[in-house]
Amino acid sequence: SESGAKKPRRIALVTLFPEMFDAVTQFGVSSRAVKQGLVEVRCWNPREFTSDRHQTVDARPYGGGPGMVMLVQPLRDAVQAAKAWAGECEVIYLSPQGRRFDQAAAQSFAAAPRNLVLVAGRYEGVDERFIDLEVDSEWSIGDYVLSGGELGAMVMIDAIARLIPGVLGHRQSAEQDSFTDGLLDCPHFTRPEVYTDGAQELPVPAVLASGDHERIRRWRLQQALGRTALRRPDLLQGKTLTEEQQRLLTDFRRDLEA
Ligand SMILES: Cc1cccc(C(=O)NCC2(NC(=O)c3cccc4nocc34)CCCC2)c1
Repeated sequence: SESGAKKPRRIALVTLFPEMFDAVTQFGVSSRAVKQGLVEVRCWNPREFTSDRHQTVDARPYGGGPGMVMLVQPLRDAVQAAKAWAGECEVIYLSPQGRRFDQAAAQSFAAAPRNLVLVAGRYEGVDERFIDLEVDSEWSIGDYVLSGGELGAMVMIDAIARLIPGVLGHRQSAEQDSFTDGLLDCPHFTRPEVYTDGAQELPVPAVLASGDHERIRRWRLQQALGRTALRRPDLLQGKTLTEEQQRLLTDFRRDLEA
């Protein structure tokens, strides 16, 4: 287009609770992406694709057992409507059986040109035939029991929207890049330089007030590495550390022993 602006990424949601998505369209970085026209978010409610008086979207499970299962037809018709809007898209069902969503997945979704149709389940889940007919991939945000897939869809929207070019300011995204290469974050401090509650005085680490940017960069990297090694050693598996990172981590561990 004349402004050189990229076409907005379209994210469609199929959900019984569209109002929940105000959380990502009205607040935070993802809402800025929407306001800037870089991302468009739209909801389709399966209940609007029912044809019975009671707008039935669920029914009892074959084989017995507790709870209800979402019917194929309203879900499928809602997905078809969402796909008509989303165009070239990937249909994703958020579910505990899905592949674990992580930063690498967020980066690949943000980089891919395809739009997304995110389907959130409720009740005990959806009729498996809907998944076979309409779903390209299943994704999970973690191993715990939730009441619906909507929070999973919002996690994906937030994580992906931040990575879409133009959404974050250059400084923030540069900051983000330095650490999302698989490390935990370093500690953060702000004023006052010495916090006191009357009983104790808690200063900010001197290095951060030193103004020595190279020393600060090294300290923050060492903290990120050390905290990752202590709290999430799994993130360091299979990660090749640079010479500098290895030295910083060794020093961190030695200081810990001291
Ligand atoms: C470990 C386990 C085993 C069995 C059921 C459940 C469970 O929570 N079932 C309920 C539903 N859970 C999710 O949708 C859901 C849950 C977790 C992460 C997710 N990431 O995306 C969507 C997610 C499925 C249909 C309605 C909600 C969880």
